[in-house]
Amino acid sequence: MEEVTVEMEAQTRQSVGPIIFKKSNCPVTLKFEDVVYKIKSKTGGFLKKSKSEEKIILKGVTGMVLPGEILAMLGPSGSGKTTLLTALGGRLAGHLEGNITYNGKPFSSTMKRNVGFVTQDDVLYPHLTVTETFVYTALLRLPNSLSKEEKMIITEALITQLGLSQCRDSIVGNPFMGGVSGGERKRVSIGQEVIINPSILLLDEPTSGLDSTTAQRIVSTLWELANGGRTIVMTIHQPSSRLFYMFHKVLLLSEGNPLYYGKGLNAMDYFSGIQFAPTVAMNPSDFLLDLANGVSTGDSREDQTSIKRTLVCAYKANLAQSVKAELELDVNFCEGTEDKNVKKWTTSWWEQFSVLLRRGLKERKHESFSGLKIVEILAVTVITGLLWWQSDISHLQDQVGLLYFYSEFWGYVPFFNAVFTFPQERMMLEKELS
Ligand SMILES: Nc1ncnc2c1ncn2[C@@H]1O[C@H](COP(=O)(O)OP(=O)(O)OP(=O)(O)O)[C@@H](O)[C@H]1O
Repeated sequence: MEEVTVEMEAQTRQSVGPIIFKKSNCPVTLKFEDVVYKIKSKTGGFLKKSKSEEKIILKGVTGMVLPGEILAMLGPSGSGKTTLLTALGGRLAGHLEGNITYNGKPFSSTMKRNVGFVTQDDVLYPHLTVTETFVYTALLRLPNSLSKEEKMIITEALITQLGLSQCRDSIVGNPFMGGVSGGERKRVSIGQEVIINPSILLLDEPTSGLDSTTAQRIVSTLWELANGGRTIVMTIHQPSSRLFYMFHKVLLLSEGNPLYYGKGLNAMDYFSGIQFAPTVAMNPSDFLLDLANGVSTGDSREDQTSIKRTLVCAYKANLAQSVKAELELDVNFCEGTEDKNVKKWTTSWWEQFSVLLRRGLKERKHESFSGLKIVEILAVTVITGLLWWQSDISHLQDQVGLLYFYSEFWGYVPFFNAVFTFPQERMMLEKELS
């Protein structure tokens, strides 16, 4: 256990400084073979008798991503992209069939440390600045053998590398209070995962809701991270053609079925080869999404179900074999990813407590010391004070009543404030625990 921790620390130490994002600590080859995921869903309402139905979300998906590659998963909404991504990140609850390996080994606690997962929704504290967000993440997630100065150097390097220098002192914000832009927020979320220098980076729609230039900037950052020997998998809805050709591999899903897996460059040729060529010049990802929805020529009379079925059969006939053959290729795995019993947390309980306390105070002070709260407290104090203003000793019972009111008021106000923080903190807790 000691050995692994020391090894990880040494690797992190080596990579301190601006070169931190140039090289992955231990490149990982990710393979997934015949991944099938089923869930049992209940149908029926309040009055109807509920029936349990089995739903197959992933229907035998296969692929491989090498270090230095970006795999983009495309498909219409509900096609199973997020489910597959979650499975690859070792976070999918329930029964999963098929094989997912990381350098030939199943998911393990060591690998968990090596995987960065960027969720679709950015879970960030709105009142912290970009720098503060990274500093607290560094203090929490980097091993405590690194000094505070070293952690700060890593933070600085991260901010520069992600192109966030101009907004380093801006608050992250949220839709109600402004803050950094959507693209910058996404880069902050990516940075929080990249800070531990993961070998695998999984991103759920990192470009959704962003204009094509900002999306391009984010994919360029991912491209640079991949060049450092990282394995990157992302889901994406409708990339521009410029982005589409930046991906090393593309996986097209439709209702859990793979329709295409391979180089983005070859996708159009493949579909033309099976008689599905676009009638007009169009963005390849738009065309692929149309196909995944069962739309080929745009004619309203075409049978979408049969088009999807044809494409699934074509995949099985033309690509399935070669994709599986690719998995057999021998890849030189990096040493050091053995499943040893590594410590769950990189920092001690006390360090975590003190960082979380400082972060909590910084985030919450805006709420607790907001003008509205202060006015509310002052108003209650003044009004109740005035009610008993100059009351004499004959009104002792009233004065006792006032004291009782004050003690209740000052007891309940902080109590309710504390209770209401739990739902707000839950998302952050889930993110940081996973
Ligand atoms: N726990 C669950 N219970 C019921 N249905 C589920 C569950 N998880 C996923 N699904 C269903 O599986 C299908 C695939 O979901 P998934 O989130 O993977 O799709 P997606 O391709 O990522 O969609 P989007 O692009 O909209 O995020 C959807 O129809 C979804 O409703």
